[in-house]
Amino acid sequence: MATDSWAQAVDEQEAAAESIGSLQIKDKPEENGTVLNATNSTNSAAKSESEAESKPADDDDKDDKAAQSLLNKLIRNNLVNTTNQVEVLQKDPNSPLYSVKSFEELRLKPQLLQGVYAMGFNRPSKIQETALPMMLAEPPQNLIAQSQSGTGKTAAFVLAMLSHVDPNNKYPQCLCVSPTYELALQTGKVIEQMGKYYPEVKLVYAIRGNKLQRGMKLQEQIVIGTPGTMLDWCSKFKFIDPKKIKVFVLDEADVMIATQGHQDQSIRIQRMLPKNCQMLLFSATFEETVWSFAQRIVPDPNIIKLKREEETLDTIKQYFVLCNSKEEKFQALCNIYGAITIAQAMIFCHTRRTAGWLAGELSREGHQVALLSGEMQVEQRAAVIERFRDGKEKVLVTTNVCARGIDVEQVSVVINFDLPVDKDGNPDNETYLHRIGRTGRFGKRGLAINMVDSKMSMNILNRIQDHFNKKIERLDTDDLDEIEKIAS
Ligand SMILES: Nc1ncnc2c1ncn2[C@@H]1O[C@H](COP(=O)(O)OP(=O)(O)OP(=O)(O)O)[C@@H](O)[C@H]1O
Repeated sequence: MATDSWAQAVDEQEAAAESIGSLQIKDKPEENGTVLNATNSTNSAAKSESEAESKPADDDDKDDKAAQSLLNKLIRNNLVNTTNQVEVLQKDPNSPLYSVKSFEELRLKPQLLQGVYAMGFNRPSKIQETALPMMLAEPPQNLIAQSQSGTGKTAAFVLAMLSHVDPNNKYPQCLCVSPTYELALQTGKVIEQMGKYYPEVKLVYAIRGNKLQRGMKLQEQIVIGTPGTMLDWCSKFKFIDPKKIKVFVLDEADVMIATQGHQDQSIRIQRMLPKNCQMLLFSATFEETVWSFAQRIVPDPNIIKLKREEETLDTIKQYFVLCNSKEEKFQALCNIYGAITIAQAMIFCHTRRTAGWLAGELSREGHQVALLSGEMQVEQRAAVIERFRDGKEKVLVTTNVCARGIDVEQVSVVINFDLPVDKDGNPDNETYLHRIGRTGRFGKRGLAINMVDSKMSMNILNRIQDHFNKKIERLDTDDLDEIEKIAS
């Protein structure tokens, strides 16, 4: 993502210097011969393996995207709300467009309806309202769907897969490809949850560490895995008969195309499938590369798009503080904390080193601080974010790379200990907006404090101010009365 390239570059440099891998995807899968299925797979068994296929060690961008996506999944426990309408482009514009307001209307198998309700879903999400009737239609319809993470895509295609399989047929009928082993596992978990009352349907993971006996034929109805192994299982080893596949799902297309090889492997799998196989593709974003890939994978598609909720600075009070060094910035921060009550704050630093230093200083001052740092594994990051969300820590210090995509709703104070700049040192307006912006419809008020420590950063601040055409007021942190006023 271009907007975070500065922070990523910084993190990469640091990682290289320290020889600490900042990557979150574990490196080598262990060899083991078990088939994990919906009824017997356990987390720990599955976690002992890892996906390393077709992954150049230096492909940080892809790892970063995959890690970010995994992080989002790990920390999300409900739907992202949206007031935007879905945009639908039908293959046959004359056929009536169905959308449903309840799961009952979909005439699901009772076991699946029970599974859906057991997951706490009361009604379809915005994207599911339109996507589900399309995916469950007879004859099957192809679909390309784009909406941001957390809007219910995974749940939708899992329900479609579970609806289409015939448990009496003991062979694979649905293939689902994901960019990494960890992401495949997350989807597998959703299949297990939703299929809880439908135990006849079995699931197997097509991942590198999962070695099967030559000549065997899979009996599980759903296969979920990464493209390389899936392709091998279909062609080289023939564990799967691709001609019997009814549904092909390609998840996280935008993450997928960031990995060399995955695109070709996915296309090669797709070519082996029968003409009437339903093709479904999902993506959080839709830049040109994703779009052209999507069109190669999904012929004659229906297309559903859901716009992101826009962030706005309208309800944010923005200030800047003038300092000369990072120590002065820290002192200013202490003054602010001394004058106003801050329930929870997020503090952004440019480098991991500064973040580490600041977290140390703040905890010496007696603050309960959480630190998100580049060398942490995704699971560790998710744990830190969850503790912060639960209010166990009051301050979260982070670099931008780590915090990308995190939405901690209760945080009303954001401090830019360093201003966001891109690789060339220009203001990174998008990141600025993303750090402090709120989705307007909640009308939530927020406070943003920017630390300025040089002529250069003053210049950055002015340009950010001009870009958004919103005044950023000066705050004198030596004046207690003045600080108190900003909280009112
Ligand atoms: N209809 C629904 N009602 C309530 N919760 C739902 C519904 N559909 C999905 N969810 C929940 O919302 C969260 C996001 O859903 P889901 O994972 O399907 O979204 P996604 O668009 O695939 O995002 P991601 O790619 O990040 O997983 C999950 O916790 C899921 O259990």
